[in-house]
Amino acid sequence: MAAGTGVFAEILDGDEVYKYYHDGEWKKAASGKSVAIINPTTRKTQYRVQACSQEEVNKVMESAKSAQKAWAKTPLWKRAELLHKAAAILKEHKFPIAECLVKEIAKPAKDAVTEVVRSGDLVSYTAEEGVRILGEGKFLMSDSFPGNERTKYCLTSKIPLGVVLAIPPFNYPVNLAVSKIGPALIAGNSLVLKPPTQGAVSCLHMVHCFHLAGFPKGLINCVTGKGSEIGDFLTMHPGVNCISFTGGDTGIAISKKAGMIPLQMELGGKDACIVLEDADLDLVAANIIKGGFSYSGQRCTAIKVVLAMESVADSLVEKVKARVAKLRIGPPEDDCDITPVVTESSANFIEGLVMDAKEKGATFCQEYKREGNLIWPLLLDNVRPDMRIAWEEPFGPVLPVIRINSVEEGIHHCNASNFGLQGCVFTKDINKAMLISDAMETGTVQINSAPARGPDHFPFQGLKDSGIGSQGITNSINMMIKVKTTVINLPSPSYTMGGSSHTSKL
Ligand SMILES: NC(=O)C1=CN([C@@H]2O[C@H](COP(=O)(O)OP(=O)(O)OC[C@H]3O[C@@H](n4cnc5c(N)ncnc54)[C@H](OP(=O)(O)O)[C@@H]3O)[C@@H](O)[C@H]2O)C=CC1
Ligand SMILES: O=C(O)[C@H](O)COP(=O)(O)O
Repeated sequence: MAAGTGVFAEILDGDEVYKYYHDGEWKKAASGKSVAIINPTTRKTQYRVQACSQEEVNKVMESAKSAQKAWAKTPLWKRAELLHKAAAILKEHKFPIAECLVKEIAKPAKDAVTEVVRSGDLVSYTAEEGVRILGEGKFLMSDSFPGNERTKYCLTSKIPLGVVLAIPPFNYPVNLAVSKIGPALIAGNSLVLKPPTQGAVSCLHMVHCFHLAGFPKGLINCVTGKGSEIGDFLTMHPGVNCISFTGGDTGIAISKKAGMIPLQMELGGKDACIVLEDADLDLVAANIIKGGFSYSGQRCTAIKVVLAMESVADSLVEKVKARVAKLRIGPPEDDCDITPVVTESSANFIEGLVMDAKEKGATFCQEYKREGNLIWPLLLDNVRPDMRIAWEEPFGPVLPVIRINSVEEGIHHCNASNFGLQGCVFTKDINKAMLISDAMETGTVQINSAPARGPDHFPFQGLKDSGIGSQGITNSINMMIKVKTTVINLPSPSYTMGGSSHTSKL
């Protein structure tokens, strides 16, 4: 089945514009305006989505608010049951959704299918985890705090926040949307999703899977339109009780404008790969290829700078060069390793970083080559700190190597970054690895492997400009609830006597 056909036909207006989702129905924007989604490979309009207005956003917020009230009263096991159903429907329709990912964001075909399957698994795991952790509360007794008798019993439970606004980025539009939707729903919240423009149609298909699963009307809503046009209106909307955002610097701006509500932010990264003298260089080279070049470097967790000890740098660079030469470059439909980057402006930005490095004398391990949005993989050796590529994230298939003379120099470079998402260290000495891990100011350090967010139940967080809060299934559920306490006050202290007591002693 192709995208926009079969069960997905109702989300498309004729064969023209994809509809937005409000109150359990697929709708057209009243203005008749739409936003074009450009295929990164052909650079032609592939799809169109509705340009929702502020008035439409207001209506969506109202529906989300009232649907949440009923959803909060829905038993946990029923919420979980619906999530499991949505997960199964999502996986059943992996091919049409993957097709959208290929056309909208040039994700290699196999990776696109993997993203959808991973998303289904994430939703199922979320349902199971939610049932486990949301059904549990705490019971505290007052006499554990000095000066108190046992006269107060404190019961804690986990209550929903209300309406969660979810804003995922283009690079994992389905997976990073469900990583917000699943936790929000299992915790009893309603959801307003604003998909990225590139990736919106994949998101709309995914939302339809939740629709087919039979969630109540108004509980899940999806408004489309350019972030630059409706983004501020959404994030500053008084109806929003929590924002979960993944993307770039936009997140920093949102955190300054949003009201007094919980924020979950996963932003950019400049993940460093520190290579010590004793590292297994074949393992490092394989991980640099996987970490630096998969999805053409468009992952927040991509290796974005290699910090290699001078004594092994020549040998490492040769090994990486040999592997770069084997990468397949071309269209995502052919499942190439390197595919066009998401937009022309992104390609131009990457090219700017490459030209800056060229002017300042970096060693080009391959010739720089670009056709449209397709940029050939490029390893830049002998990069120095005065080059932009040493600090900025290209979000493309260009990887700088900085040669270091001590571990301290590597750690210093890593920590001088304004980002602090992940990092990795390669060495056979676990003691050194642990010391380096502790010294790196990043949310996660991988020892002897490239950075990665997954598996999706692992905690995932960035320090500094890389984020606020922590993701991962359990952390996201906990972030989308508030703790409520009820205290039972007894007229006099009451202690249990244990096994030897008799009721007659009361
Ligand atoms: N830490 C992490 O987990 C990840 C971080 N990133 C980072 O994101 C960047 C690339 O992703 P990209 O999608 O381009 O990031 P952006 O920050 O440009 O966009 C992310 C999302 O925000 C929306 N948006 C844009 N403007 C606003 C606004 N004013 N208010 C609210 N929402 C808005 C976008 O919509 P629209 O598309 O319509 O503009 C999109 O849905 C890189 O810097 C990368 O490092 C990416 C993925 C994961
Ligand atoms: O948005 C990203 O880039 C992802 O969070 C990275 O996920 P991954 O490390 O599992 O590819």
